[in-house]
Amino acid sequence: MKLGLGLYRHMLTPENLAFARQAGATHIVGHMVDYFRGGQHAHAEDQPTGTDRGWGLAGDPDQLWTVDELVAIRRDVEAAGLTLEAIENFDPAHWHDILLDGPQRDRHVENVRTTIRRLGQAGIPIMGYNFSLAGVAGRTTGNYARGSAPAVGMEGPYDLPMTQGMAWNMIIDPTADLDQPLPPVTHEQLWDRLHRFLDDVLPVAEEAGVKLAAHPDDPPMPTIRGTPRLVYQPSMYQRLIDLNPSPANTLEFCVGSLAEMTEGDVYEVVETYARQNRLGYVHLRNVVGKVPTYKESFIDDGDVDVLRVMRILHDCGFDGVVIPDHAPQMSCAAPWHAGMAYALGFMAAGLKTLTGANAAGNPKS
Ligand SMILES: O=C(O)[C@@H](O)[C@@H](O)[C@H](O)[C@H](O)CO
Repeated sequence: MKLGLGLYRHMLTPENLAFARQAGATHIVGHMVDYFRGGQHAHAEDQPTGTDRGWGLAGDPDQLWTVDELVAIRRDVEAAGLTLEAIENFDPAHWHDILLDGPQRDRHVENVRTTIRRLGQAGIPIMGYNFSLAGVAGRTTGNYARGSAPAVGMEGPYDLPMTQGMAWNMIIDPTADLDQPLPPVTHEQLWDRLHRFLDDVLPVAEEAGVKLAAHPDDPPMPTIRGTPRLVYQPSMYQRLIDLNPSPANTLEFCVGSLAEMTEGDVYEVVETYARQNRLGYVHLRNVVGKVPTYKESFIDDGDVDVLRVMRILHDCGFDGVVIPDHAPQMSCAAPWHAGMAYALGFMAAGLKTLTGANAAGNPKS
């Protein structure tokens, strides 16, 4: 098992890469989508929570990520002594009609195929995604964590109808009537869309040597903004895996989201999926409570025994990357960095107890 750090697009800087390396990470998960586009957020290092109009403006529908920009990011990461393990999340501008089953679906399938081929050419082995209409919506922020540290949570269901012009909690068409609700969609219709997506894209992923890794619903509610969710209980991940037997059909296994689900024992869940060898990479964070009211917490201070989770992953032979995902912000001049350094230090100690080596593989430390 390897230690990694996730960085939003604007945070993929030499300084943050050096920070990751110093904190013991060996791998990076990078985001290409600028979730904060449109300037709605004062604190862009926080996880995006956004407004009823979503996080921000999706990217340029006609401009896919190029091989050159992907290679440039990989080289920057490598220059800092790290490995680029994955890109997390497609740009809603490039694939919204796959989610919405809209008129541009065929073009968007080609967009995703092209993007995956380019990741392969750029030597990036995993593409994380989240198949969801409303996306990561309905989260709140507050001084929820130990010592009143700012963190993310949920304070009740969020079913304000989703509108036209939005997908995956971003604005895909600012000219659309943003008060006009989206036509109703059922859970089964959305499962069918996911099934078609996987069948259309996984053969290309296999050819390109890239794994697709599915994030569960965040937050894991049966509906958000009146739209169905797919993986909001642990057993629903099995349905996703069983849709297509390709080895490229893997999971962006978010232990925090799994712990927020109302069913299942998180340790049994980790073991079930780790044993199937289907984990692309792992998001590890702690949480108090379950949907619809939970609060994220410091990694050593929530409902989950994170060290026990790490031991199960290790014992099941998981040799991929584990990242802290989110962490509460700490009171100091660099709140995000301090929060992440705390989480990474804890995880590095966990790795050391499991393997006898530090996160960088050095047995002497
Ligand atoms: O704010 C974030 O970075 C997260 O909430 C992500 O873990 C998010 O859930 C995933 O990127 C969805 O694919």
